Amino acid sequence: MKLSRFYPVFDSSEWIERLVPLGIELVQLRIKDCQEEHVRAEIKKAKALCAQHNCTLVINDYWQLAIELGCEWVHLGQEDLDTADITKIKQAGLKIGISTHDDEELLRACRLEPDYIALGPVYPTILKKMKWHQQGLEKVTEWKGKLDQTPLVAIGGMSVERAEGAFLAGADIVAAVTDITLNSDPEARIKEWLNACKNVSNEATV
Ligand SMILES: Cc1ncc(COP(=O)(O)OP(=O)(O)O)c(N)n1
Ligand SMILES: Cc1nc(C(=O)O)sc1CCOP(=O)(O)O
Ligand SMILES: [Mg+2]
Repeated sequence: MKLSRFYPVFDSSEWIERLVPLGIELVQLRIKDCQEEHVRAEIKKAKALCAQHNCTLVINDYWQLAIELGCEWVHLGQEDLDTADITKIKQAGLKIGISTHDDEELLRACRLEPDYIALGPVYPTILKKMKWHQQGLEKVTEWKGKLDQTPLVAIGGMSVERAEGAFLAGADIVAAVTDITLNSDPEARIKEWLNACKNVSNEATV
């Protein structure tokens, strides 16, 4: 399976409906602090939209709903791992992405044999409060050296302008939120992202 180099993360199906048709091939639905019924409805909408546009959908956090609704991917953070049933997720055929921020977390993630590993925040992020300030591109290179075949996602403060540096440092995929959602012209920004990522040689293989 091939994964796109560009991995936008959105907090609603509305963003997916608006931007995925522009050519996004990999997207995450990351909904926080909402009732489960709302999240269920949002996943259903996102799933239909992504199927229509041949885009791989990753569900953040809500692994039970992802199984229930027949999704193909989940993203789990370290806190999510405390309660997630990895065996059940894998038996249901879902692929798994895991966040990491330090060596201990990387070791824990690798033991679970995920389908990608994310490292962040590569640059400072304004999206959420984190105890890690910024990892830097050196850490991206270090992580890439520690991973064998597992694709590496760079996240946190990523922008079109910073993407090339992250790829050169060893990232297989670059994920971004506010560079798109806070842009005055999100559609134009997506086109810039797609352009910046299209010349990166071959796609990450999962
Ligand atoms: C691609 C990607 N990387 C990291 C995260 C962060 O996941 P997590 O640590 O569980 O934090 P929340 O996103 O749940 O706040 C992610 N979602 N996607
Ligand atoms: C959701 C998330 N997880 C991170 C991590 O380091 O695990 S950084 C991050 C926020 C990414 O948003 P932006 O592109 O706006 O900085
Ligand atoms: Mg999480």
